[in-house]
Amino acid sequence: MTQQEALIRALPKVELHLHIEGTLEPEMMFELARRNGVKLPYDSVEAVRKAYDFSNLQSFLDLYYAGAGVLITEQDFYDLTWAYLKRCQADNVVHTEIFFDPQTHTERGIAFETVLAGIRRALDDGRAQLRISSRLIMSFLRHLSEEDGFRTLEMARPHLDRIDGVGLDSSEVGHPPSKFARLFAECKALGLPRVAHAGEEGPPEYVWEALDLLDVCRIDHGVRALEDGKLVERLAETRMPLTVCPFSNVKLRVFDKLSDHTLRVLLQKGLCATVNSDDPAYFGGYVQDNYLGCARELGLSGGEILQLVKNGFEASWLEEGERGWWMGECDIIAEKFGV
Ligand code: HPA
Ligand SMILES: [Zn+2]
Repeated sequence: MTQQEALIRALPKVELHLHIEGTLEPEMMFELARRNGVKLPYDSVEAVRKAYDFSNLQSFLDLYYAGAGVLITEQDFYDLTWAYLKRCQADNVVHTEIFFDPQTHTERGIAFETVLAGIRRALDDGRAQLRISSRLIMSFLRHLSEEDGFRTLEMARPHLDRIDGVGLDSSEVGHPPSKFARLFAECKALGLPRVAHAGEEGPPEYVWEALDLLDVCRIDHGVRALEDGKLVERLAETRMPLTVCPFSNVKLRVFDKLSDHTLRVLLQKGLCATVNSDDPAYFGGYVQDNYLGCARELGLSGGEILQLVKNGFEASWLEEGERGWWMGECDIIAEKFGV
């Protein structure tokens, strides 16, 4: 094991960009399909894995929404979330802020409460039994209308004590943040922190819109911000976090290969870049795998690894005292590695 690899494994980590529906491993997809009597268009786990050869975001989303069709009962959502939390434990992920997409399920006739109850119960058990803290972010699907988003917010209204913030995901190009300005203003009035996917496939203008029209506190992905010097300055000055997902960017062809990824450039520009897995069951690895892959393919130094991990804590919604405590822990561990 290289020093870099040992450091990554030893450091406590957070994850800030993770779609819980994107943790559905093919094995669980088959198990839930069997349990619920759902017919899958694949005859084996291998056939499913073979289909995970994407040409862009949309080609992935088509499979991702189809896969989610096996999730029916509260226990399904619990089992999905619990399996992810066990993986966090194995990877020394101590805090996670996960997205769920209620519209993916309510559109199929699954009750909002069923989805929320299953995920929430697993997160509560994760805190009690695994000592993993978490936040839950309700993400609106941007290919649907703003009115549909408002209807979803109405479903969520009685449960806002169990939802920590809102996000915006799905097909980016053609669905700019401005489409959801009124919905996000309403979420802000309700006191919900806001994040949005922007600058994954969409242009830097979408990142500006997320900042200025949605008043977000993080940008999900944001890698295309590098095309706009003024935007980079704004992001650096405000330490606006970017939740970067390296494996996702390669699988969805934002970059040809991991060694082409601009993660290090983001750091060099003083941006609060963080490392995340996005949809690990579809993109070939969980958050620690993303760190390990980047360290190997980009030749990250110990100092850069430490910075990325600490950026994650800085960008999290943990209490300020907790953030500081974990960052101190990171420094102590890194020092043992001579970083
Ligand atoms: O990477 C993503 N981008 C947009 N929408 C998504 N929904 C799941 N993953 C993604
Ligand atoms: Zn995402």
